[in-house]
Amino acid sequence: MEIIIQPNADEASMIAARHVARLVRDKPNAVLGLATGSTPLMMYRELVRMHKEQGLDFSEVTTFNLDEYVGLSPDHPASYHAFMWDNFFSHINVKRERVHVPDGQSSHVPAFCRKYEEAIVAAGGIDLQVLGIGSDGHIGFNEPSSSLASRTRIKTLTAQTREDNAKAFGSADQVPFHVITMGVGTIMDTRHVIILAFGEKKAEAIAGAVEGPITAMNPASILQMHPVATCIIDEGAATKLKRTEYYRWVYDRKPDWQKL
Ligand SMILES: N[C@@H]1[C@@H](O)[C@H](O)[C@@H](COP(=O)(O)O)O[C@@H]1O
Repeated sequence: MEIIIQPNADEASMIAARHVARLVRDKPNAVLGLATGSTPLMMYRELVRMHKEQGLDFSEVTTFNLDEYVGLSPDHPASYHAFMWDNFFSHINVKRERVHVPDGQSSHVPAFCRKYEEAIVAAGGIDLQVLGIGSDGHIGFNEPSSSLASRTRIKTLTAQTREDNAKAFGSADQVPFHVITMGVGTIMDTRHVIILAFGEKKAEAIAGAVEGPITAMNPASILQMHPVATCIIDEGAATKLKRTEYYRWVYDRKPDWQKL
């Protein structure tokens, strides 16, 4: 795993945006795996700017989102559908039919999840997956104890995650108990993973993911087994890492042309 520590979330987000932009320029029909939450917001903002000011073209890009709450309609303001359209899709030229967000209102969830997996394969697989991380180490909505080989399926949220995500709903008891999420195995099949984390609230989860043992109790720790994983964090999220000096030393020696 490459660990890139930046002075702040802003600079970290710019690097992530440049990774996405480079892929889309090199491969106009790239398949992107996308995340919600406050963490990738600045990256989306920068990609929108690149689209508007530099003509970054998303017209052939296909997207798959990680997750969605069960029971929410796409126009519910706290749904991940609404989040993605409000913060990203409406501001770029992606084609609606190439956008995929799990259907929280599916009448047959297992069949829907199977089809979601099939659609990813039919699109050629995900080239670049953007991830945030939950304060308990979850990726997508794969909570601690999730099978590290899991595929897209229904999951139950922990009390902690419902608390963490309460803001969008007004209060924790309004947050649905169930979600549809890509599995850990689905995420591991992607060609490149970028995991972003900002602030001290994420420090524990990042320390476990990067330096801890691989364990289902911190699902992000499986990224240690991913062939191309880039962890881009700010100083706050790096506070519990033990080998920061080493990570900075390696990054400082990276040739400039490889730094984004
Ligand atoms: N399902 C999402 C995750 O994909 C996200 O990484 C996490 C962190 O959210 P935030 O970036 O707001 O801290 O929140 C939710 O649980």
